[in-house]
Amino acid sequence: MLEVKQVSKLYENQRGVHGIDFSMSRGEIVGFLGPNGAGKTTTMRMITGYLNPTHGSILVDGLSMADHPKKARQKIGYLPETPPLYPEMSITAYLQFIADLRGIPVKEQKRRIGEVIERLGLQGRERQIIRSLSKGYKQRVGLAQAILHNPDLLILDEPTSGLDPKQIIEIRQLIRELGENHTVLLSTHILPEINTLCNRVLIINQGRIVLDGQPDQLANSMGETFEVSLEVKGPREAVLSELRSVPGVSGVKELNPVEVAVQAAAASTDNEAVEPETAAISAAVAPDDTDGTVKVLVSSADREDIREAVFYRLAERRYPILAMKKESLSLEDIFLKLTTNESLDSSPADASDDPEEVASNA
Ligand SMILES: Nc1ncnc2c1ncn2[C@@H]1O[C@H](COP(=O)(O)OP(=O)(O)OP(=O)(O)O)[C@@H](O)[C@H]1O
Repeated sequence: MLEVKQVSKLYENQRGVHGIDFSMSRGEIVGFLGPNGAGKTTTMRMITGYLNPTHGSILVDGLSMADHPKKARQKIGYLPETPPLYPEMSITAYLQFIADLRGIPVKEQKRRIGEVIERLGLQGRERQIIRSLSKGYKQRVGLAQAILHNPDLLILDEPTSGLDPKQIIEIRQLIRELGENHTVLLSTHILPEINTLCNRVLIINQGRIVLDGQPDQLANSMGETFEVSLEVKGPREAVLSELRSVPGVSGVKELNPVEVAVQAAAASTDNEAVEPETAAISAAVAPDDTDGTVKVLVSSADREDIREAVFYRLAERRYPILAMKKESLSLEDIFLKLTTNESLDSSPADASDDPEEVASNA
């Protein structure tokens, strides 16, 4: 559906993006993640034909954006960071205007506008002036203009930015529904959004793609240790000592109540477990004076799956395991790991004065 081939954009200040290379298949919902100034908007503007690459090529459903910009753009719906709305127009008048710009045949316009109004939950507000809409509803109108010409590919630049929690949930649900019939590339700063919406994530840092994969597989490939949290019934010192002597265990760390709460919160948000690969553990334990249980984090530096060895050892000593959970890197961990070691540019450019910028994409 989309091929981005070795695309670079160099602004006069030498910033921009360098050698971006990825493709997207029909039906994928891909999250595009990166710190401020990493190059998300620049990449999206090139894909949508608003900005010409300095090098490289972009193909939309096999059509070159450079050679067939009009046809290629017909296949794309774009929701920029700030939706391109006319505040004095009513929703219907605005969508009518967009339909004319996009060349939707007049006899189809009414039906198509009716469809997107229903799809985006805008019924009953057709005549409302856009200025008077809440931010969430303005975003719905922005999405409506993006899908009006029934494009195959949707490019959404921070679609939930600035919305309140209820609006965020609503817009995410709409994106999920749109993802059933469209290929979607969406940029976001909100990491849980990737877990809830996307089947693939691209991370960009300093103008380069530094990671491309499925969210739940990333932790497997990037974890440096294999970790298991445990709740064990038994005398604290004896339990700790047994765990430390299990082959492959490189660490045993007692978890204090705060750490236990943090682990529980993390577990309730996203992660699936990390598949083990090797053995060396570090473990941590937390004493529990009240009920005779110990909570610990046991780790293997070689990434060996030590769960069976731990289970049999504690069973042999008759210390019951009340809970055992394989811990994995969260997307937050991975993101920070990939993006915080280098100096980040947090100064996005001022108003664009780029000579290659395409004036209108209507
Ligand atoms: N028109 C421009 N002229 C000069 N430099 C620019 C221009 N637009 C962007 N840049 C620079 O290119 C780099 C990438 O910017 P871009 O806006 O694409 O990042 P981003 O990932 O979308 O950031 P944010 O998350 O803050 O929106 C930054 O260093 C930015 O300062």
